[in-house]
Amino acid sequence: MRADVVTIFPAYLEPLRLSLVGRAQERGTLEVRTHDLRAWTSDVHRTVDDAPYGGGPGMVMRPEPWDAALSEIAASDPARRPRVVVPTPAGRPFSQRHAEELAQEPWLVFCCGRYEGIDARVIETWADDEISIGDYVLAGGEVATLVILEAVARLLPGVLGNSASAADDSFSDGLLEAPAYTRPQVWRGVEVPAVLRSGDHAAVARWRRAQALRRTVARRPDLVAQAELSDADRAVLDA
Ligand SMILES: Nc1cc(-c2ccc3cc[nH]c3c2)n[nH]1
Repeated sequence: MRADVVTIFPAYLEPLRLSLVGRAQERGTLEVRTHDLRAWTSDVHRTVDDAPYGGGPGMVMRPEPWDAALSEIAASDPARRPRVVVPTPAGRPFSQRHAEELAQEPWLVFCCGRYEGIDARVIETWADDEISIGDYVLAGGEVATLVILEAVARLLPGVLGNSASAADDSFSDGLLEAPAYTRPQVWRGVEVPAVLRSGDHAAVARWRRAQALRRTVARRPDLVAQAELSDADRAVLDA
């Protein structure tokens, strides 16, 4: 996968060189290209914003630099058309399903807005996806892009080691993950649940499923309504 990120703060994307996403780049599974939007300005002040029509606080990002940037990036591989993603509070709520969908794409381009956002005509012309990572307001799209790219990168082939698997993720089966434990067996007087030390893999699986169900009912009843529950699941919830 190729991922281009357009931003006025390229340094914000440096964390993509670290850890899991960094290793995916070293392996060639993911290629991240970061671009400074100001490279597509033409005035001495490298202006990317202007006052909003209709008044109101703050500034809006001008369309010309964005159109020039996206045109040049899209033209860099004429045989393909990238899926253009714009993080915004007004977007479709991001989810694991959405991450799985984006992980199938060969080429993503992220447009990181700042100020009060990007001129609506750029979004109309170029955006394939407007994505919200939550109902709170950030100062720009860079952090949202880091979130989305990490969630997508870990789903790419070979990125998660053999010991981990996206199939075991929270939300992969529609429920929250069960609690996890490691050594020591007793810590601050609290013992690891005996079933997890039993060596009975079927019993461990049943326990984890029951824990995931109870945790999801308690914290995210909205997910329970969407999940595919077995008769055994319903027995757990009715207990
Ligand atoms: N889910 C979410 C996205 C954002 C976001 C995205 C882009 C910009 C540009 C200026 N402010 C922004 C905020 N906040 N919260």
